[in-house]
Amino acid sequence: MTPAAQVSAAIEILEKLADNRRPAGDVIKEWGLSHRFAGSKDRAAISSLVFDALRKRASSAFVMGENSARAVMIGALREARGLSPEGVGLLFSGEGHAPAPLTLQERERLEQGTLDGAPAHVRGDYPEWLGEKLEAAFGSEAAAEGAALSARAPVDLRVNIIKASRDQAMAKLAHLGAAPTPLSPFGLRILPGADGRGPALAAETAFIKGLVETQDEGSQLAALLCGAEPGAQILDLCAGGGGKTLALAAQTHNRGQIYAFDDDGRRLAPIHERLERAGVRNVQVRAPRGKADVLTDLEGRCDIVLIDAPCTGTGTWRRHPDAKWRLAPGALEQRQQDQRELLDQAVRFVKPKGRIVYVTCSLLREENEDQISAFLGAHPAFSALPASDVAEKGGLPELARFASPHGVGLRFSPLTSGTDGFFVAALQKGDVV
Ligand SMILES: C[S@@+](CC[C@H](N)C(=O)[O-])C[C@H]1O[C@@H](n2cnc3c(N)ncnc32)[C@H](O)[C@@H]1O
Repeated sequence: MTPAAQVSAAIEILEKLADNRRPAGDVIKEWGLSHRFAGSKDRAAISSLVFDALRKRASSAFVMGENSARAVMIGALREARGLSPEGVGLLFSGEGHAPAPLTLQERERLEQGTLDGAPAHVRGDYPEWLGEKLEAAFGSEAAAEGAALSARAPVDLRVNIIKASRDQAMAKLAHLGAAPTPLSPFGLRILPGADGRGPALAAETAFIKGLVETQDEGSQLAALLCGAEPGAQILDLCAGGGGKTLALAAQTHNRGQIYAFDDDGRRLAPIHERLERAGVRNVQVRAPRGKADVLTDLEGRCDIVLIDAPCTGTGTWRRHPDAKWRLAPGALEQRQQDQRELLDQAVRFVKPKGRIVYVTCSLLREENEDQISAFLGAHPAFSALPASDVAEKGGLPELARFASPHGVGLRFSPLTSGTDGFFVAALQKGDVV
C-alpha cells in the first residue's frame, strides 16, 4: 500500500471508532481481516496513524474546525507528525487509493489554524467530563499534563538483574539505540521511529533469553518503591500478567517468597512463561479455584501486600489513547469500588510492621489520595509512610521529590517524571516511627 492509501485506511477506521466505544486494536484487527492485501508493515503503519490521531483527537479537530475522521486525521498529521501543509497535500492527492484532495478550507486551516482560545480539555486532549477531576489533581497544569499524555511513549525495558547488568543488556540492544532511563537504575529506553513504531522486541535475543522485559519506567519505580528485600514474604494481590511480580523477584534476588494472585485466572496465564524466561524461582502462582480461598495460609504473614489496583488507566493514555475517549463516568465509580474492596481485603495478610503498597496507573485523586485517606480513616491500625521514607526504602531517596501535593504517596506523570502516570502509597501496620 502507498502511504496515502494507508492514510485512507486510517480514516476509515477512525470513522468506525467514532460510532462506538470499542477498543481501537479490535477495530484495526477487523479491518486487517477484511483487507487481506494489507501486509503486516501496512497494518503497523495504519495502526500508528490511527493512534496518533486518537492521541490528538480534540486538538486536531479544533485546529481544523471540524471533528470528522478526515479532519482529525489531517490535523493530526500536523499536530502529531509535524507535517507541513504541502506534506499533507501530497498524501491527500485523490489519486489511486489516496484520500480526496484537500479543500481550500482544509488547506487554510492547516496553514493558519491554532489552539489559541481553546479550552483546557482541548489543549490537553482529554474528555471534557474529566476536566474538573484533572484540574483537582493538577490545577493550572491540567492542560499541560494532558498534552504530555497525548505524546507518543518510548519503549521502556527493565533489565532483569537475575541475568544481566544494565550495561550488558544495553550492549546487546545497542543496535536499537537503547539508552539508560533517568530514574530507574534498571531501565533502558528505546525511542519510537518517526513513524511512531517501536522495535520488534520479541525477536531480540536479549528478550528471548530473559535479559529484559518490557515495562514502563513508572511501573519499574512502583515495584522498586515496594522496598522488597531478599527473604521477604510478599503477596502480589493483583498480579495480572506478572509485570510487577517479575520486578519484585529480581529485587529479592530470588530469595524469600512472592505469591502471585489475581481474581481473574486468565490474566495470570502469561506469567508462567515469563517467570521461566526470567529465571525466577521464588514465585508461587496462586490462581483462583472457584469459591475456595487460596490465600488463607498467608493471613498475618506478609511483609508486603502489593495492590496494583484495577483503575481507569488515565496515566497510560500515551500507550492507549483510545482508552481516554472510551472511559465513562460509571467505569470510574466501578474502579473506585474495586479499589476500596481490595484495600479492605489486603488488611488480613499484613503482619505487624508489614505494609500494604497501593499502586495505580491513574492520575485521578479519587483513585489515589482520596482512597488512601478513606482507608486510613477506617483502619486506625495503619499509618501512611511519608514519601521520603517510601523513596528511602526503595533505595531511591531522590524520588521523594515526587511526593504528592495532595497528602500521602508519590505521583509520577509524563510531564513531571517522563514516565506513564503512576501513584504509589505505602501503608504500614502499626505506628510509623
Ligand atoms: C493493573 S492490573 C495488574 C497489572 C500487573 N500487576 C502487572 O504489573 O502487570 C490489575 C489487575 O487486578 C485484577 N483484579 C481486579 N480486581 C481484583 C480483585 N478483587 N482481586 C484480585 N485481583 C483483582 C485484574 O484482573 C487485573 O489483572
